[in-house]
Amino acid sequence: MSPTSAARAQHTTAALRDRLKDPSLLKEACYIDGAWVGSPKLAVNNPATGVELAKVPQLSADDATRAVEAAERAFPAWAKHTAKQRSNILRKWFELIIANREDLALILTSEQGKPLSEALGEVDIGGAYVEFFAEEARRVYGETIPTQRADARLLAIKQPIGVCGAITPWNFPNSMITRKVSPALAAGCTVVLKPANETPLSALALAVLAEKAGVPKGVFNIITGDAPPIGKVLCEHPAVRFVGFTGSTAVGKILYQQASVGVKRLGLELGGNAPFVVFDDADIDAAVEGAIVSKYRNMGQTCVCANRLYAQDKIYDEFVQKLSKKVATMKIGDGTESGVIQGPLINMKAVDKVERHIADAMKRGAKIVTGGKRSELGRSFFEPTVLADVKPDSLVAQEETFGPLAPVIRFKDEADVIAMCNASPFGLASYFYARDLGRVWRVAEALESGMVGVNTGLITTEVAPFGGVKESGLGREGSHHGMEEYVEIKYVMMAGV
Ligand SMILES: NC(=O)C1=CN([C@@H]2O[C@H](COP(=O)(O)OP(=O)(O)OC[C@H]3O[C@@H](n4cnc5c(N)ncnc54)[C@H](OP(=O)(O)O)[C@@H]3O)[C@@H](O)[C@H]2O)C=CC1
Ligand SMILES: O=C(O)CCCC(=O)O
Repeated sequence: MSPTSAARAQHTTAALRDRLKDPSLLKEACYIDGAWVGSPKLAVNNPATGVELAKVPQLSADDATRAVEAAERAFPAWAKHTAKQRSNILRKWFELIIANREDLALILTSEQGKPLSEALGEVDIGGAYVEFFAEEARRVYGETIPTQRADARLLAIKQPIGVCGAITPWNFPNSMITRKVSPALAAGCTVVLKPANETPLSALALAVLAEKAGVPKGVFNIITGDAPPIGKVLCEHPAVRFVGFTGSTAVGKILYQQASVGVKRLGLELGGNAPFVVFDDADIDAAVEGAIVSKYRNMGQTCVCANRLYAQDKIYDEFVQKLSKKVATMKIGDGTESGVIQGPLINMKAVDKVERHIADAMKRGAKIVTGGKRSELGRSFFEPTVLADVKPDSLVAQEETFGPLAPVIRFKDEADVIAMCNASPFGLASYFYARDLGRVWRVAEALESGMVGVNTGLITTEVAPFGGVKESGLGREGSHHGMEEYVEIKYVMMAGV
């Protein structure tokens, strides 16, 4: 780096630090065994401006091994803390997250791009996971089993699984971390986290607060660096017993193979291809609102985003017209500016994918109703788009777009649309709008997905089980089911009674 660009980088890091109420939340080091380590190397850029925000270390596979060993050393003492002690520490972490929500949201928007109001919402739900699992820590109940031997008593106890690896994506840099780390810590496990290189600053800020909350050294470790070698250590080190991953199906499959060597338990929250269906008995205005929140939240970069929209013949034109009218008014810009609803996409690769999906749909006869091109703001800003007359076999209906593109497909009857919805190797979320009660039950039961939103486009909450079927993943996060991933059941027979 030239002296001028080095000075500029220093200046911009300072600029973000100056805007934080607690500048110590902006960390350029990793956290291993209770110490901040590594020298800043990998640049973290603001996708809205291209400006470098900070640098984080590029740690190696050996560093990942050191982090796993620290977590292994810390495990016995952490597992022996009482449930109430662990609960109290997690509660404190939650309180610190909420007390620092504005700083955390500013860091999040700066590195990821989503509007500040959405970043605040993410920090709130990120905190809600910690609060929920602080409460669940005290409810990891076992059971007694009616005995089959008069001289014996049978019971099943739940114990923490051990050291856990966590690999998280850039689209929810705060809540994807707390959704994994807080149930692990609540259960008595220790964690080594590798956040996405595009958005590590939110993760490091969470670690600053965890340290302040009293999480003991070695219990929560964070490493940044090249993902494949670090991921391999997390999957293959014998001390690691569980790996939780959110990201692409392609990487999930690599981790699944790597973890098979040591027969590790895996939690995989992978890609989706969510259908969003509007039946002709639906409340169309409500369906438009639902489509907007489901499709355009986080600029369409949410794994549960509506990916393909199906509207029934009779209401098709009305739905497309009302949806595109609203979409056309969405303000695009830097997420920290007031009134902005659409920030930049995470990078230019994401823009290319949206363009590829639009071009393919148009080749097959679709037409652009609104948007359809890069924004005049440049960089990775893309106009929120609605396509009409999209054919069901278009690429956009087969692959997750992960961008602000709503392709609307026409359908005739219930059986046809259910068949189209289920004709996918993915099955994370599905949505539909209808008022006929019989139809609501039939369709909710028929859709092949882990989650279904009926007359709503927003289903994520800490109290419900989040996860997919088919190639969308394994296991559930959130709710009391989310705790089960982090415990082993041990059966004990006590004879000689
Ligand atoms: N389910 C979801 O919420 C998400 C789905 N996706 C889908 O995936 C597409 C591609 O996004 P992309 O960012 O490339 O997703 P990835 O799956 O590549 O990235 C997600 C996480 O996995 C890490 N990673 C990448 N390669 C490996 C590896 N070999 N071993 C271990 N960890 C690895 C990344 O680290 P690093 O950042 O250092 O590369 C990041 O932390 C998106 O367009 C979207 O369709 C993406 C993100 C989230
Ligand atoms: O993409 C995810 O895995 C998190 C979804 C969060 C949300 O629905 O807001």
